[in-house]
Amino acid sequence: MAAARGLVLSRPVTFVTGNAKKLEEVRAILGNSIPFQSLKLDLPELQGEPEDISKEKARMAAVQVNGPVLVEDTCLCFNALKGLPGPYIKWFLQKLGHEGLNNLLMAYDDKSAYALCVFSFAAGSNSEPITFSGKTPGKIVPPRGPNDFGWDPIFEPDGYDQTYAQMPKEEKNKISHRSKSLALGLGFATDQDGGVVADATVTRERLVGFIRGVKNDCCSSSLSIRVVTKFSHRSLCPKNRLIL
Ligand SMILES: O=P(O)(O)OP(=O)(O)OP(=O)(O)OC[C@H]1O[C@@H](n2cnc3c(O)ncnc32)[C@H](O)[C@@H]1O
Ligand SMILES: [Mg+2]
Repeated sequence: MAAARGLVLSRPVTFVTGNAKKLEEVRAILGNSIPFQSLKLDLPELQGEPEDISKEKARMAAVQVNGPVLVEDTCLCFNALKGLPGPYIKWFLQKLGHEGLNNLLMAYDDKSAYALCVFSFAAGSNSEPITFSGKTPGKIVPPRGPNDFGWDPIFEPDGYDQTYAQMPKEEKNKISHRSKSLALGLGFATDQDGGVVADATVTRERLVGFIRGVKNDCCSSSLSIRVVTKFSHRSLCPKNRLIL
């Protein structure tokens, strides 16, 4: 087993979300490369900046789970509206629907938008969460394709003539805000004693092109976690919780 360096996780990571479709995508993106369990919980959400909302979700999730957690918050941001609805997209979608979201942009020529996904990882209930953001630019269009996941039918990513909803799932997962955030932020790997699926190769390969900064290997006898971020070592380690 690799020598234990840095953070020791006593339990496997739990991805906490109330959204089954997010979970489905995260499972598809990570495949067998990263072991995690999931918990269906609809966490209360603050108002504010996406990163703060995501971090606060992670803090609350870590308290409820009493262990390491991963959460994410997704935004749909219209450039003509200076980033709104942003983190409030869930409520806008619920109240206005796809047509209403299109109508919000009626007065503007600029239909451009971006999908933003902010993952937060908290090692435990007393840990400061780390966030990772992924963004996919595109535009808002009248709905096309199956209506089975949120605003997918009205978001057409740049470089494609299909909406997210029309694209095969594998294609969406290759370019989505969610996969970019995961690729930028986190790779988990089991150690030899973990007893869980241990194939970190795919994740490492996927990450290689994105890595800009620090790599931390954090191991315990039951699980090792590799945290790779674009942030500096110092910004990741306010209390030396993650040590190289
Ligand atoms: O429990 P959590 O993880 O918070 O799940 P949620 O459904 O409440 O999700 P958010 O708070 O992040 O709100 C984002 C809204 O955008 C929707 N959404 C999230 N990811 C999406 C994606 O990739 N494509 C389309 N819609 C998406 C989602 O259904 C929500 O309506
Ligand atoms: Mg939510």
